[in-house]
Amino acid sequence: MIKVNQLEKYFNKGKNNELHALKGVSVTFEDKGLVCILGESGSGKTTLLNAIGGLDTFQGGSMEIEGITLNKYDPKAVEKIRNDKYGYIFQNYYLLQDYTVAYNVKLALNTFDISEEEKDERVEYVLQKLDIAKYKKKLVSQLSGGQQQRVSIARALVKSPKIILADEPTGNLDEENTLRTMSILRSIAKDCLVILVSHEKRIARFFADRIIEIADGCIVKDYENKNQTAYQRMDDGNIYLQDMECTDVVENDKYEIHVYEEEQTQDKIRLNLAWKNGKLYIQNLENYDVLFEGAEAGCEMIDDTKPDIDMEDVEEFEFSLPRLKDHKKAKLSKKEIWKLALENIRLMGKKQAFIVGILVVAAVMLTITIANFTNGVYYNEREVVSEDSHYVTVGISPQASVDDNEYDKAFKAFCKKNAFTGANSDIYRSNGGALSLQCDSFWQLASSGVVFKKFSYVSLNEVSKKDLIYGRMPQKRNEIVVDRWIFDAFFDKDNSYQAIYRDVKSFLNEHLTSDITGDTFQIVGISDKGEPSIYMDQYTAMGISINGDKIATLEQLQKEYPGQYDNQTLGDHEIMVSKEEMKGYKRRKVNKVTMENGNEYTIVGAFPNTFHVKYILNDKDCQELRNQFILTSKGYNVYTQDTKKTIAALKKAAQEYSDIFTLSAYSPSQKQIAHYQKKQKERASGSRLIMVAAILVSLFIIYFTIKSNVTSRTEELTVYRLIGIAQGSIIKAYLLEMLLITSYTVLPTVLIVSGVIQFFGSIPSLELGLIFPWWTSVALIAALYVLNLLISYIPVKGILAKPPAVLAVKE
Ligand SMILES: Nc1ncnc2c1ncn2[C@@H]1O[C@H](COP(=O)(O)OP(=O)(O)OP(=O)(O)O)[C@@H](O)[C@H]1O
Repeated sequence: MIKVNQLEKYFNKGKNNELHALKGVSVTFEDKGLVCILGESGSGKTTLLNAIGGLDTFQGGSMEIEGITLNKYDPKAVEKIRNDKYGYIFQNYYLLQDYTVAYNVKLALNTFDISEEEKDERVEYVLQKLDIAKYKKKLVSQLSGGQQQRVSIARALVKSPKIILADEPTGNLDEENTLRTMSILRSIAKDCLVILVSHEKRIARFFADRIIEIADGCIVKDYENKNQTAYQRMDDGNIYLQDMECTDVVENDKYEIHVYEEEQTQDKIRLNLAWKNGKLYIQNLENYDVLFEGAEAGCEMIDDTKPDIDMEDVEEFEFSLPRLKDHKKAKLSKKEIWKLALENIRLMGKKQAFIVGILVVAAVMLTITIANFTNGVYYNEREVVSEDSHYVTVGISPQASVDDNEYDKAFKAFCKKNAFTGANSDIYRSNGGALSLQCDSFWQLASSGVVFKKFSYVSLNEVSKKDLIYGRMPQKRNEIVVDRWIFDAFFDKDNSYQAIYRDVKSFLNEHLTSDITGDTFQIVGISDKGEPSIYMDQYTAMGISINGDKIATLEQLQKEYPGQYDNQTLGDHEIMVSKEEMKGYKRRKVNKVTMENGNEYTIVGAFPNTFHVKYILNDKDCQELRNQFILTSKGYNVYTQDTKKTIAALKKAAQEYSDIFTLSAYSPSQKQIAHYQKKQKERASGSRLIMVAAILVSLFIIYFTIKSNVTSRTEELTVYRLIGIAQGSIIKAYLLEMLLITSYTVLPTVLIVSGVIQFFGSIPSLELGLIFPWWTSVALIAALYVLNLLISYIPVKGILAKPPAVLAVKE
């Protein structure tokens, strides 16, 4: 039972074009019968039906539908009522045109918790009853209007609702189908309430049990339709002579002419009749058309009255399907959501090919653009950096018009305070020299010239056992530790050696020779400090850096020849030379060595020629050498744990000498990075505009494709809404659909394109310098998923937020 109480409905309330469409309508509908709301066009019939049917909002009054009271339009509550209680039949059918008849009908059962078999049985039953079972597998679009309306009736009946709402259901049908549809509705009305909206009096008066006449938003008449009139078919175009007036008869022996007129004609009928060769010729002397009855005129002349259709003639329609149990919510189950999404994808057909194509192209464009972008921002550190990140390089330059002496003095004073005192001011770092691999393990490669150039020398003091991944700490002068970075960088550049040096570990115990001193070092340890560094004794590195002299300390000699030099001492400015050299000095009767720094050292001993060094000095003299070198070269390096702090401290210390020199202090590794980035930026600056444009174009393409896909499916969404599927379920199905489409378009495309980029980027000989970190692809994929879902969500939500009646605007 439905009770409508003082219902008010306005369109465009508060605006200039406000329209008061329902003016305090009160009406009650019993549980059974065919009630026809009759009225002229624009009188408010559909508005009333939509309000009752929960398809549109109302502004005043209340309704009670099967015990549920609605004081205002409540989308959630009406969703459930729509689903449980109502079946709808519309003038425009509102069927999913590209889906089969069975699918459309079954859709109405999706929210009900019954088995698939039961659903199929119910669908089969209604289709049989409505005589359309043979079209079950046909697409709705292939059916005629009458057949489509029967499908829509089947959809309304399949859940056996208590109330059927039918808005001009015969509006688009011919007479034959109008009769059929109305007789079905009439038969159904024996067991349930059918509310029919129509403007055709003859339909209302013939089929309805009760007629509610409405005019200008008010009920003007409400009565039982007891004197159901006979129904005259409108499509019967025959001329029934007995319904017309015989106005004249011209009769004599030869002619008998009867003249019938529906309306009196003022014109005179003037014909010439000529009989010749057994045929009658008629000449029309006036302007009217002369037609001969039969096929040509499309009608016959029948000497009878026009036949009426009586209730007994109306086709009986037997229908009995058990009512379905009310459910808690109009939601679809997870399974149904999946089914809906998959079915939608399957049926997208050509349109889907278009969307897939667009998404793939956009994903390719985006991936390439992002790769290009990351290339400018990110870099392969091993390729760009060749300096230990702990180093700060210090240099000075004189102020204009400063005297050389004053300049030297000031720098000396500065160094005394800041450079000579600390243990971490080194002269070495990298001297541009190279180390060649001896390839002892693989003699075949000995002449292949594997040379390491990009590295820093770092004092052994800065590496400890815990930093080693392979080998041990050096014990002798010529033993060194090499960081794995150097080998990784080597493999990056030319992985053909990977067949021989399979991994970093295979470099252990190999020898490296300095091209400056000829000193040969054995790799006894491999560290993993993430630095391009070779760790060796500080004075050995100093020897390479200063002037190519091989310098050693007494301690190193003692370690090399255990027990042999334990009693040997070295005072300040005392030196040891090799036995070979000693011979020369003795021959020349010289016992002093003048080194390149101008200092003189007294020869106090000799060491075996097998200890391949040139001089042995004590620690203090080694340091003096280092200091002198700092002073002459006007620069040095500091190994520090905090480069920023060190740079700031040095600059502050140099302020005292700002009149004489300016000091520059920088991290060489950071400088290399900055330089690389600047170069990349310069390289990319031209293409940046293109990149931004490509990103924007791709995003626009994606946006419009997805949005137009959704909006082109408004009708489909309207159907879901009209049959009462919950908003949330429709949105979920749409999002799932987009999720799936994205998964087989964007996901593989980005992965493949980034894989291709990675692959070409990893071929050193191509020197593309392409970098595409894996997380960039992951971020891009995630961003595209979010974007696609969001673009789908917003329009769907926008469409579904409207009351169904606003979506289902009558054509
Ligand atoms: N969405 C709308 N916005 C503004 N006015 C509307 C809207 N829908 C209907 N109207 C107006 O409300 C009045 C009642 O319309 P309604 O559709 O209920 O009439 P009807 O009796 O069903 O007419 P018809 O038989 O032509 O469909 C009409 O004047 C119509 O122009």
